[in-house]
Amino acid sequence: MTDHLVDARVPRDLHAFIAGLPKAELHVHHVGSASPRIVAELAARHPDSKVPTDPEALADYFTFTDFAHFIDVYLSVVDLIRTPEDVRLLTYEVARDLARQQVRYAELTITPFSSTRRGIDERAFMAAIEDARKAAEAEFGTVLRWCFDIPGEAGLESADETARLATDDRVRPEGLVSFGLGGPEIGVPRPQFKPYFDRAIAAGLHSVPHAGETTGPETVWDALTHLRAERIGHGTSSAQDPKLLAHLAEHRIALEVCPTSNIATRAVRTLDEHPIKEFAKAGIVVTINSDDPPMFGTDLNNEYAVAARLLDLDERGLADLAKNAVTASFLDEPGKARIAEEVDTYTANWLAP
Ligand SMILES: Nc1ncnc2c1ncn2[C@@H]1O[C@H](CCC(=O)c2cccc(C(=O)O)c2)[C@@H](O)[C@H]1O
Ligand SMILES: [Zn+2]
Repeated sequence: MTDHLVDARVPRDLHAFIAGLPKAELHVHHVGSASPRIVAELAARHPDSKVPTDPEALADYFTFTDFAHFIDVYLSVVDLIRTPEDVRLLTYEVARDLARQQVRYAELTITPFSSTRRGIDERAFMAAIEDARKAAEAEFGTVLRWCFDIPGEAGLESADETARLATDDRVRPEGLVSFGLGGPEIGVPRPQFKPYFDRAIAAGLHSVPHAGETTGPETVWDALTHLRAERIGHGTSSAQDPKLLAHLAEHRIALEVCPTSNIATRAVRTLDEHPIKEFAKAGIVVTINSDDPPMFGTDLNNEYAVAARLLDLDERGLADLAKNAVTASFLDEPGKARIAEEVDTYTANWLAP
């Protein structure tokens, strides 16, 4: 456990329980998961970059004034990834960090358009992520799957390219399970992406757009209606619309909640004002996720500790949260059952006298 992430309001033994709890992570970005060590290593490889190489300066660099500033900084880290070997190293190290936190299964959001437009060959890119996925599963036992997301602000050209990379049998990687939409929401209406989601869904992919992170509940409705979302990335503003809350609960559309991210990007003012409590009260399937953990000074274990505090959870409540993520994942049924059982066994042993 990283010491600066220990919230004194959460009992020490609950932190320890979380650290050992088998988990699934459903909303975490590939480049946004680069640890300070990896960012520093890539920045040192590419000295023309403005990204600091010193981890302390990096903490400052990762302090955001607003969502647009966050995206600027995010893209400066994207710029550090220039070769298939950079991609492989990043992916493998992200899996290692997940494994250390007892993450058994993760759906990693990858933006292939950002890499191919920067000149990385598409087949070499796919080979690099697949190579890292297989190595991670063999060495750490952590199963990775991919969500390819459209960087919406980059326009319909990026949507078309992402849909092609996700649906062309000659290119699409074996580990791909879903199709997403990320980046800023303001000025980037969701309905325009319908044809690209239609293509991805027809090719067997699940729909998981970001929505309601930086705009209102109508964006979440758009994601449901036009993009046929099966889960929603963030969905924070859903709390403003009781009908939407009821709809999400009734149809078991899970929310991928990332509490610390929402504070870091200033989408929500303070953790105590985070609507996670309203989501739980409305009966929505809440999953806990880390989004871009090193950029937000967090990790998945810390997000579970934050959730324990905000939702007043004990060990059983935390185990239920972990199982929500397993249920809402796109893993096959035997795989889901295996992790859920592991969660139950771990919890029973922990609570045994
Ligand atoms: N909390 C988040 N909420 C939303 N998205 C998040 C979050 N965290 C990380 N992302 C990622 O940010 C990227 C943004 C990339 C982008 O907007 C863009 C615009 C113009 C050009 C290019 C380019 O590559 O040339 C890229 C998305 O791909 C998404 O995966
Ligand atoms: Zn995200």
